[in-house]
Amino acid sequence: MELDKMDENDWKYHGEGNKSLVVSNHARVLRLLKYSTEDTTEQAFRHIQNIVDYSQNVMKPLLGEKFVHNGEAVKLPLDFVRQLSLKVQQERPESRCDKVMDTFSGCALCLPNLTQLSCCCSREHRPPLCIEIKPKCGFLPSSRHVTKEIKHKVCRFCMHQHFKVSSYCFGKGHWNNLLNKQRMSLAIKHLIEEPQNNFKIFKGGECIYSCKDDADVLQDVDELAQHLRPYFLPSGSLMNGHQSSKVVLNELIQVIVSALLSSWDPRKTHLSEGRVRCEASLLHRDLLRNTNHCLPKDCVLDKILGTQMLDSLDIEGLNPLFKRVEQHLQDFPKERSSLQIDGPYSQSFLEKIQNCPTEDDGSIEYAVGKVHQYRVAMTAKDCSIMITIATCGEEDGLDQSLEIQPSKPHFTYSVSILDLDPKPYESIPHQSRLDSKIVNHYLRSTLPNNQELANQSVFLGWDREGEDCTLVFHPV
Ligand SMILES: O=P(O)(O)O[C@@H]1[C@@H](OP(=O)(O)O)[C@H](OP(=O)(O)O)[C@H](O)[C@H](OP(=O)(O)O)[C@H]1OP(=O)(O)O
Ligand SMILES: Nc1ncnc2c1ncn2[C@@H]1O[C@H](COP(=O)(O)OP(=O)(O)OP(=O)(O)O)[C@@H](O)[C@H]1O
Repeated sequence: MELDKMDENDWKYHGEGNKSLVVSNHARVLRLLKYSTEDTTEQAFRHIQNIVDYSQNVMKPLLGEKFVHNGEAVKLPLDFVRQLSLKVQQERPESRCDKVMDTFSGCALCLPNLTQLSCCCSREHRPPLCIEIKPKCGFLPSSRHVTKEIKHKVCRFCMHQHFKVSSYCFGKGHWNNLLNKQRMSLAIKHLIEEPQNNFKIFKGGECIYSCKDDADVLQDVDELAQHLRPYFLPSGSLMNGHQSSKVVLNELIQVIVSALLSSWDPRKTHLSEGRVRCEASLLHRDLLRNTNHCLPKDCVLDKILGTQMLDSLDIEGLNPLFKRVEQHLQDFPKERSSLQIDGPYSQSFLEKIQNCPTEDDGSIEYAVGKVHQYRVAMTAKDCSIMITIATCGEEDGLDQSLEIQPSKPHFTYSVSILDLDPKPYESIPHQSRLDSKIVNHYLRSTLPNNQELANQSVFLGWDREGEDCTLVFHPV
């Protein structure tokens, strides 16, 4: 990419979240942050470089080399950024327009366009399909610091949804709690039927299925099936419209499940029986009771879950340690940098996480290690997964090929994790207050009567080495 020859006409609006707006060309995306214009260019560049360092040195070792693309901080011509901002404005969903993209610093994060496959081998030249899912966290905490019994019964995610409904900020569906292929498939089926803001599907890099707020995006499952038909049905198929829609959607679901559970070593599978589950997941209680729970080791879900579980103390156990760090920083302000409170996100930051004592020995090292672990877990609880697939012939000899059934076409695929930004140290007191509000609200208003919300949810969950966990696929 020649930075001095950037032309806004080569880039198009791709999507956005709370913190950033993304534009794409075929091979790359530029992720431009939405944040304070008070920052100087140097601060803005540092901020983006921090994101790159954090992805590369902290999240990549934890989540796996093959899933994480850290990207590169770039400095773009200001004129290009301003023109780009004008160009994309009309494409932005209204709900995101309360924030503006940074047009002052010219700094951005350049990443591979994960909706495309870098080695697209498809002989039939069908554009790749990409499915994006945001897995949230809903495992029940086992920390002895938890004071409210309800937190051992209902996951924080479910309680948060109740809180959001009451705060009028709930506009999206969600799915949580995942066990085995059968339940995962069922959950994905529900997601497709009612996408709300749960997931997105891209074809050839274009978003073709998403939440209502995204303009020009399909809402009709049959239309989606039309898009998918060439990938999953032989060209001469005589099946009628409705039948073929069902078949192609089922095939899509199988591909998604296979990619999510794919592991380098299929022999390594966690098999265990569950103990306690989120009580809000009423929808599939019978299914939960009657299934074996397995999650292949090293699959993307296992990696994300393992990182989410670095939040081992719960915010209730973490908050006193945060206060210990604050007190220490007041007494020894110069230690802020050696303790790496605001980074740099280097190898030694990761070591502080990995070498944190297992028991509280009263040290500042323990407190800082736990605070860093909590922040990393928060990042893993807010990331997204992108599964990109393309059809290929058996003769293509790919490293990663998904075989649904031997007679069906093979797919080559890649699985990536995105949105791996550091969560601010300063947000911990807010998280603590929010936790109390969420739990109190749930106890006050919804316990006797929470059937309705629970029924809207699709719960997916699993166990990991005997621990009861839930991973929640949530709005993207
Ligand atoms: O708090 P949550 O669980 O609702 O997560 C927020 C996300 O909401 P979601 O529930 O995924 O729709 C929220 O996503 P949306 O704006 O809803 O797309 C952000 O990702 C937010 O992170 P940040 O403050 O931008 O760093 C997320 O906040 P934190 O991860 O900082 O808590
Ligand atoms: N490397 C990429 N390749 C393709 N699409 C991407 C890439 N990075 C981001 N996107 C798209 O842009 C959207 C917004 O990006 P991202 O999730 O990083 O924003 P965010 O503001 O950090 O989100 P959040 O609201 O979770 O904080 C994503 O949902 C995804 O569809």
